[in-house]
Amino acid sequence: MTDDVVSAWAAPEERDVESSLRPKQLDDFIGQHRVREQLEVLLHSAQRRNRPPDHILLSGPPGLGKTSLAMIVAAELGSAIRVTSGPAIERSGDLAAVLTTLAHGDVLFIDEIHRIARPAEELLYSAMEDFRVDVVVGKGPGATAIPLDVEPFTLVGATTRSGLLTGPLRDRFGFVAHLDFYDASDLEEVLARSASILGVRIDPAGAAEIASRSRGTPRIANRLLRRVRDYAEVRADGEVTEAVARAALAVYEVDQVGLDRLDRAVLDALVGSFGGGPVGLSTLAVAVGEEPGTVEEVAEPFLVRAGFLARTPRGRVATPAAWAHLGKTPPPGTPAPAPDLFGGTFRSGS
Ligand SMILES: Nc1ncnc2c1ncn2[C@@H]1O[C@H](COP(=O)(O)OP(=O)(O)OP(=O)(O)O)[C@@H](O)[C@H]1O
Ligand SMILES: [Mg+2]
Repeated sequence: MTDDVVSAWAAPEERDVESSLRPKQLDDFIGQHRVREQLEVLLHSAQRRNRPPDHILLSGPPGLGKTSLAMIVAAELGSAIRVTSGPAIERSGDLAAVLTTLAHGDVLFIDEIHRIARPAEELLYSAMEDFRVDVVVGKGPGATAIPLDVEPFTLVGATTRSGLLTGPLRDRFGFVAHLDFYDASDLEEVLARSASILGVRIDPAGAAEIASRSRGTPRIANRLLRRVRDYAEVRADGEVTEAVARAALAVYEVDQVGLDRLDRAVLDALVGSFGGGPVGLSTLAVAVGEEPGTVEEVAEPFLVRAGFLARTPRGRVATPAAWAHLGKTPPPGTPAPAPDLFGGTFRSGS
């Protein structure tokens, strides 16, 4: 893949810079006001009762702050945090080893919890509910289950695919927080905060310019900030202004609404070569010289969310917003845009 400057997934080499930019307390966590308020009440009431709070599930698309919130939960409680992930827990013994070494009040963070292996998941049920696990010793008919106590702890699970969670696991979380995409003003705040940590000078118009291209995602906003900073240092006096942000993002081929080269190639083909569709995925993929899977998984999710592309039973269709974004007029009879589930934040000027 070539253009991942607007990918919502973290690149491995971004880990260090991401953790330096992570908000450390609830007060530093920008936006998501309802979730923040709910968490604050949950954590403080648990502290007043001197008991670990209920298990917490954080769900939402990549880059919206789930890992950050998990760290914040532990920090606000003054608790130690153990970090693992669904794919890392292959056998239930791995999980039992972690659970039985937790101290009273610890936070156990399981990232990508929807990917946990089934036997481990079952072990988790009794740990979450009764703070007890049955560890099976031996094999075959002679195997015995030894019940072990687990200190009261708080599980924080994170998932980008909450639909893949089984019912019994989901039911054992006392609190489920769903994170939504951020609006432009929240992203501007994220950018101002990150700029000050990174020692980058940025003016409000520069922040607004980057925010509007960040796809509602703090991770992308922070990444674009770093790219624009590089440009500002090399091609300008180091300050991120509106003009510098525009010029830099033109170099990185990120347009005014956050589409990258591939996103635009898909729209261009759909509108220019296929009259706006409907056209099948594989035909569309050939037209842009990519694998169908790349078009479907890399480009389409945001194009759909932004209201530029609709998936219909007869194929992919460009919406009037897509025609407008490309500066073209749709032929009469172009279907109405897909319902806008995201409050219009990502709609281009029509
Ligand atoms: N509300 C916020 N305020 C400030 N910064 C934020 C906020 N949410 C996310 N960020 C920033 O975005 C980056 C990504 O956040 P985080 O790693 O918590 O996302 P995530 O939801 O765990 O993503 P993934 O699903 O890929 O694990 C972090 O470096 C953090 O600095
Ligand atoms: Mg994470």
